[in-house]
Amino acid sequence: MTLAELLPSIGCSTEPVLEEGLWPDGTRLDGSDLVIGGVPASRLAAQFGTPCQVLDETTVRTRAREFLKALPEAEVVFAGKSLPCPEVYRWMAAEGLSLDVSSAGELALARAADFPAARIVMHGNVKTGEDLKAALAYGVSRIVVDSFDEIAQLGALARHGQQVVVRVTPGVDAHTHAAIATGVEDQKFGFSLASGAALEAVLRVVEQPSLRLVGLHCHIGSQVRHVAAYEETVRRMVGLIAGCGVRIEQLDLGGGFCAPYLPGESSFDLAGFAHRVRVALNYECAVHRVPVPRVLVEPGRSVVANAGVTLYRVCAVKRGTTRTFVAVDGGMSDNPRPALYGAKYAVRLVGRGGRMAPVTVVGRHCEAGDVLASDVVLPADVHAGDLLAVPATGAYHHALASNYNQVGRPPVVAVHDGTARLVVRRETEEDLLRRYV
Ligand SMILES: Cc1ncc(COP(=O)(O)O)c(C=O)c1O
Ligand SMILES: N[C@@H](CCCC[NH3+])C(=O)O
Repeated sequence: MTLAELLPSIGCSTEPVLEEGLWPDGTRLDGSDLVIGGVPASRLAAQFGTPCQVLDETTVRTRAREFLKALPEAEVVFAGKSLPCPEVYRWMAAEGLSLDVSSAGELALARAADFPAARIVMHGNVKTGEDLKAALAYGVSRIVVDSFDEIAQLGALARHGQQVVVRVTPGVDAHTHAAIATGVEDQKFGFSLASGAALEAVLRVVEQPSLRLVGLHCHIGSQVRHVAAYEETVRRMVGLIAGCGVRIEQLDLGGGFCAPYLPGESSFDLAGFAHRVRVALNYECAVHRVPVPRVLVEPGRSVVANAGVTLYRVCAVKRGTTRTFVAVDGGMSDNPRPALYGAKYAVRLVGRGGRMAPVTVVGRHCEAGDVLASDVVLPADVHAGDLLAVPATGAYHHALASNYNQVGRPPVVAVHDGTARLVVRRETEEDLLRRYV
């Protein structure tokens, strides 16, 4: 196979065109510069430094609206863990979405954004006493319980009929990476449907005078491509609703809707999902003679992933024995996803084109596995000082970032209609030193 034949399959195109679906809406090339949200990447890098996580507000809001439009009868709950940031939570509140938080820390961000408590759902397979107390103090409308211990603890702490949802493990394989497959048996999340634990959990909640059961929840995994997995989930969950003999007002189907990371990958079939889930739900409820519950969905990745672009500066180029390593000023501290899930990314050099050659883009951290993108193509003369842009970095990047090697986490810069503003500032050495006693 020639390199030209190989190039489309290894992460980047040789053509001066942008890979469809990967970049924020409206991203365009201006000469060889990349314009995101109306702001040239070269200007963003000069103003905010690198690495820098750029987030296009219009794309985030558009994806949020697409969910509301596709599922007008549902409550759309943004999975706050995918991009924990008060400014993003404000956009979601303004668009009419609800918010899921998984800790007192995420709830603190929601509070900072004045997110209405009536639209907050708290999750987490472990909620400490502090998490539960913070949720009760803010008055979050629903707490999703995930263990018998938690039901007892929440029952003792709560007052005034706290609304509760029971997390169920439906036993559905979503065909995604094992680390993010949460619908199958034999993992830490939820109460197993097959073993009868889910039914037992429903009954335990009902027994607690301070709790009011309003719904059932399930989340089969993340980066899920197949709508059929959700259809099967609906069938199983309605079976449980029918079998438990308790009125269930809400059925939360979780999130997990996939986003494209590489050229040629498609977005989640939202219209297909909405239609097939609606049909399955109405049919199953009719068969079992139970009222149709209100559906909730909890998208995270599919709302923010493709709104984000990370900018890196090339620091060194090393010609290895079989590969060329392009080393940048970030790495697994701002993107551990390749190391965690074998995630693949496309990369584009900003400011220049030319004859392309395969390279491996690596980070600055003390691990051989600190690889951001293997076997991508960049101009053959890539050199120190070049600017690289990596699309599809809006979800679980800021959220998963660490301080490995005492490297400060990058800023998040929101772009919108030609303007750029900091929504998370860069972490400084001073920030890092402040924790040491
Ligand atoms: C309970 C729950 N809801 C929603 C989500 C959001 O998932 P995604 O970002 O894949 O849509 C997650 C994360 O997987 C989750 O654990
Ligand atoms: N952190 C995962 C997603 C986890 C989903 C949360 N339950 C990722 O980056 O793909």
